[in-house]
Amino acid sequence: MPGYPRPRNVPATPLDQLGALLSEPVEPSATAAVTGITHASDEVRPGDLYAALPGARRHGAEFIADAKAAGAVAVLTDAGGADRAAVAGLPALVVADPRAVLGVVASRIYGDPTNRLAVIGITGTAGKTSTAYLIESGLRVAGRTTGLIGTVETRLGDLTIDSARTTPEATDLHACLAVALERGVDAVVMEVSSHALTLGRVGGVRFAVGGFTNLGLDHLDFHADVEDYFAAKARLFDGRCAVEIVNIDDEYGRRLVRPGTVTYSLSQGDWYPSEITDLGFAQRFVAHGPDEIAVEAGVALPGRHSVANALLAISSLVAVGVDPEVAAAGVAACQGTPGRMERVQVPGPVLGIVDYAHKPDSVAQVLAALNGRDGRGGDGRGRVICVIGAGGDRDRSKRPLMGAAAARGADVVIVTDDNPRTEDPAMIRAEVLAGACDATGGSAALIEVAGRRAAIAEAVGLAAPGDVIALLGKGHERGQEVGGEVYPFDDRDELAKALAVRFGPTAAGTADQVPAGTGGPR
Ligand SMILES: CC(=O)N[C@H]1[C@@H](OP(=O)(O)OP(=O)(O)OC[C@H]2O[C@@H](n3ccc(=O)[nH]c3=O)[C@H](O)[C@@H]2O)O[C@H](CO)[C@@H](O)[C@@H]1O[C@H](C)C(=O)N[C@@H](C)C(=O)N[C@H](CCC(=O)O)C(=O)O
Ligand SMILES: Nc1ncnc2c1ncn2[C@@H]1O[C@H](COP(=O)(O)OP(=O)(O)OP(=O)(O)O)[C@@H](O)[C@H]1O
Ligand SMILES: N[C@H](CCC[C@H](N)C(=O)O)C(=O)O
Ligand SMILES: [Mg+2]
Repeated sequence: MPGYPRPRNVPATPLDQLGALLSEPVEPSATAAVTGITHASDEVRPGDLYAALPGARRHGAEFIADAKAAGAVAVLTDAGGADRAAVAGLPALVVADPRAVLGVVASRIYGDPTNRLAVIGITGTAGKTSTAYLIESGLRVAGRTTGLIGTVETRLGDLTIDSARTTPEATDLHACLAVALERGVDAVVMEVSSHALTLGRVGGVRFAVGGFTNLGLDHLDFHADVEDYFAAKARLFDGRCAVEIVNIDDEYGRRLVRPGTVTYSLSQGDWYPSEITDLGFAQRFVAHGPDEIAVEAGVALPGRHSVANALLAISSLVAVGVDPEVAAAGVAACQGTPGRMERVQVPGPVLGIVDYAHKPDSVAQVLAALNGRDGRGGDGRGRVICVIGAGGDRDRSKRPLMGAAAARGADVVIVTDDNPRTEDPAMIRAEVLAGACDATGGSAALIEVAGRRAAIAEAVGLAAPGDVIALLGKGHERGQEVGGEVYPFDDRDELAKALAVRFGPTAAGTADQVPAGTGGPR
């Protein structure tokens, strides 16, 4: 897992100044000069405040001695860690809930970066990554120097690193934002996961815009129920965003609306589209906004959910001062998101798509976009062959629903493995298959294939000219996690290889070509 970067030359903050920020009056046990902060003992640098947090598995206080050995000068912890800090001889700030104050403390240590950056935060079950890339494209076209923090990667000006998380811990997040400032960035778009909102990862962040895409089924391994999951998402809208933009096609979105909320949907609200025209893989529409805004807009992705994402992107850009026409042009210029509706670059008679849909609603949306059943009517394509599995050690309740959505949206469903992690892959497949078998209205042929590579080969073997192969669930991932080990595996490479073997220039019987897609960056 990569470490997030730290800013250089951070001026020292006296520990008592950090203590004074906390609502509970905290007298540090001694003085210290703090130049950084981390929650992970193995990432301590000299001068750091080590946040010894209670976790689901351990207490960070177990590692205070290690942190001190690595150069930590003080500790932020709860009553459970206070004694160990004293034993180690480190001054401590002791509060009831250190996670709740972590962001505010980290922000101060790194010079409160969000006072000088326009931060756009996107939350929701699906569409965060896709929308963030559309916004980043719009910011760039508007001439801004941008940052992007999300599932696929973290880009801070000219520095790009893989992301360890969708939303970094507050310690890493404020460090990233400070690095962004160092690199001349003036606007950052970031994904805000429900884990982040529950675990205080965006504490201390002032958002210029907070956007809400939708709420569907996910993460019920972490949240008690859907209401708890919604409550987590809703925390982004508790007053920390200057502008709130919400999708009112979504029933949970409607619950977030209050005076001043900017709304969008596919049919009404402050922002809505008209004249949506399908252009093969892309779409064109007119984006309507407040004060009679009506601009030519587009999105280089299929599916009505992509139009919704584009509206959220355009309205967010306008909220941070981008001219509506520039915003619409910038969003239309986005050439895709790694692993989201990404076309494999192999010319041939079969369209190969790799997508990150790993939730029931996303599976339905993606397949609807590919099979022309999302209101566009058929477009003469052949069958949709869907390869799908579900991740191990994650929400089990979504597995049958993903299987059902696949059976309703595809002509052939090949149920296989995603990241089994520590679970038995056959058991996971059985849960996905059970939903696929029970799907009302589903008429797909169902096939079970153990092993993702074999499943991809099966899909390619079954494909006839004009068919679409959709590999769902792993998107941009470059590894497959099996039994605690991560093995190199990239759906895009695997599908490209299999298609080339069957349909490439040296293979017999290559039929009419589908245009090679833009694909987008990796
Ligand atoms: C469920 C969850 O989010 N757990 C997070 C939580 O872990 P935890 O409470 O189990 O921590 P723990 O292992 O008990 O350790 C307690 C404390 O001791 C520290 N520690 C532990 C061991 C050690 O050697 N040294 C050390 O300092 C840990 O950093 C931690 O602060 O706190 C840890 C850091 O404090 C996080 O790294 C960890 O994220 C784990 C790795 C994770 O996988 N999270 C995923 C599920 C996640 O956050 N996903 C979301 C959403 C993804 C999406 O749908 O887009 C995301 O934003 O990425
Ligand atoms: N607004 C949307 N509604 C439903 N599905 C969507 C939407 N936008 C994108 N999708 C589909 O869902 C998949 C996940 O989208 P994306 O990665 O943008 O979401 P995310 O919220 O960042 O998800 P994650 O939390 O897994 O990172 C995509 O591969 C895409 O096909
Ligand atoms: N951020 C998501 C990614 C899931 C991707 C899918 N490939 C899986 O392994 O379930 C999670 O950790 O739940
Ligand atoms: Mg994401």
